Amino acid sequence: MKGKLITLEGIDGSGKSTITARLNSNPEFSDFVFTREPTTGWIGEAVNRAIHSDTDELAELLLFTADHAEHISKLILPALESGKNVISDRYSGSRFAYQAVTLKDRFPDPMQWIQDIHKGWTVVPDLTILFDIDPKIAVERCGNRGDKTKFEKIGFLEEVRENYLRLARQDPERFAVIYTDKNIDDIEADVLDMITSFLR
Ligand SMILES: Nc1ncnc2c1ncn2[C@@H]1O[C@H](COP(=O)(O)OP(=O)(O)O)[C@@H](O)[C@H]1O
Ligand SMILES: Cc1cn([C@H]2C[C@H](O)[C@@H](COP(=O)(O)OP(=O)(O)O)O2)c(=O)[nH]c1=O
Repeated sequence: MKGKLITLEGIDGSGKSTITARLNSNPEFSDFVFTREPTTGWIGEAVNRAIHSDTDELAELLLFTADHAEHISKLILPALESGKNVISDRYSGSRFAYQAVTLKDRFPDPMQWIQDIHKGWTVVPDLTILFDIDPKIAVERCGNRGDKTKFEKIGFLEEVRENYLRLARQDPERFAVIYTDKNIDDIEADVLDMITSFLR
């Protein structure tokens, strides 16, 4: 595989989509492939139905994971194999952080269980940039936009944030953490630095 896979993770409202859009319009990244999870394909649409309803949490995890499998085989692997670098706004880390909360009463170690069902077929990112922020600030920011998900609640996002930080501690070589309660231009400059120094 020649290309590198870079993923952006963080709680709702941490600023991932805003930064992805800025990177996407930066000429330095014109030969990168930009993508996201949930995807815009039909399985991603099914995921969107799940997250806007009271779907069973295990069914929801499996839909997200099915979307990931389709994403990997149809977009991620072909792009990496053709030598393209890929940036994904959310990826497997979102499952490890979010569904480990929604499934905490169903499995003794939900994060490990979710990580295990990805083994043997997923593509592990080369670099994950974690957008870390206090959920109170993030939820306040989300108040200004439409299309709310059922996950945008402070208590829930505090647990998701802890899971993300746990993932970063487990794998410090692969994770870069950036605190995103600051000016968007500064965040963009930091993310640009992280990516260019990683690829150098
Ligand atoms: N650094 C920032 N400072 C203030 N507001 C921000 C900042 N980054 C993003 N926002 C705003 O916060 C909201 C959520 O940002 P978004 O990029 O959609 O987050 P995410 O994709 O992580 O959910 C949007 O309304 C966006 O304009
Ligand atoms: C990819 C993924 C997203 N999610 C959640 C995070 C979001 O609340 C929601 C939809 O993702 P998204 O549309 O990217 O939301 P945002 O712009 O707020 O980051 O789905 C999971 O719970 N598990 C997953 O595996």
